Amino acid sequence: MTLENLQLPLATMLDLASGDMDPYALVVERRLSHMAEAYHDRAAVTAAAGEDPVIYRAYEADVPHEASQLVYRMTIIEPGRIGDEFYMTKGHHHVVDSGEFYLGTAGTGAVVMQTRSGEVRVEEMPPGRAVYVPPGWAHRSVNVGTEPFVFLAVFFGNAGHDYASIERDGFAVRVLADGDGYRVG
Ligand SMILES: O=P(O)(O)OC[C@H]1O[C@](O)(CO)[C@@H](O)[C@@H]1O
Ligand SMILES: [Fe+2]
Repeated sequence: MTLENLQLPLATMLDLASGDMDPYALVVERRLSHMAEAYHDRAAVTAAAGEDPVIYRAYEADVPHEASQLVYRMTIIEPGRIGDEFYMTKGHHHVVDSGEFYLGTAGTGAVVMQTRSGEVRVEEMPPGRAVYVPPGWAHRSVNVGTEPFVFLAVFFGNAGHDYASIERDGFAVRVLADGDGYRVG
C-alpha cells in the first residue's frame, strides 16, 4: 500500500471542560450582531447591541470539508440571556441531509431540533450525554446554565450549513428563563 493518496491520521487534544483544542482553528465566533434577528425581545437586543457580546465560538480540527470525512468541533456557548431568552446558536439545516453527533462535555445545555414539517424535539446535553441529530432535523444549541456550555460535534464533511430557512422562519419553540431553570415556550 502506498501513502500517496492517503491522508495521514490526525490526533487532537480536547479539553472537555473548557472546549479548547490543540491543534485547532477558530471557525466560528458569533456575536449578537451576527444573529440579532434570532432573539424575540427586540428591546433587549437593542439594549445589548452596544456591548455586542460574543455568544459562542467553535474550534475545529483540520479535517477537509469533503464527502467521506468526519469533521469534529468543540463549541462553547457563553452563559447569558437576551431578555428572557438564553444565549444560543443561530441554528441550521445541513445542505446535504445528514446526521450529526453531539456530546455534552461541560455546563448545562440543550439542543432544539426541528423538521421541515415543524416537528420539534428538545434534548438536554449535560456532560456525558450524547445526542444524535438525525438527517432532516435543523438544530440549535442553547446554554441554559450559568457556566459556559461546551459540546463536541461530529458531522459529515460535505454536510454544509443551510441557514436560510431558519433565518426566515425561526424555530417553533424558544428556550426561556423560568426562575432558576428554563422552559420551552
Ligand atoms: O452553525 P451555527 O448554527 O452558527 O452553530 C454552530 C455550531 O453548530 C454546529 O455546526 C453543529 O451543528 C457546531 O459544530 C457549531 O459549532
Ligand atoms: Fe450541524
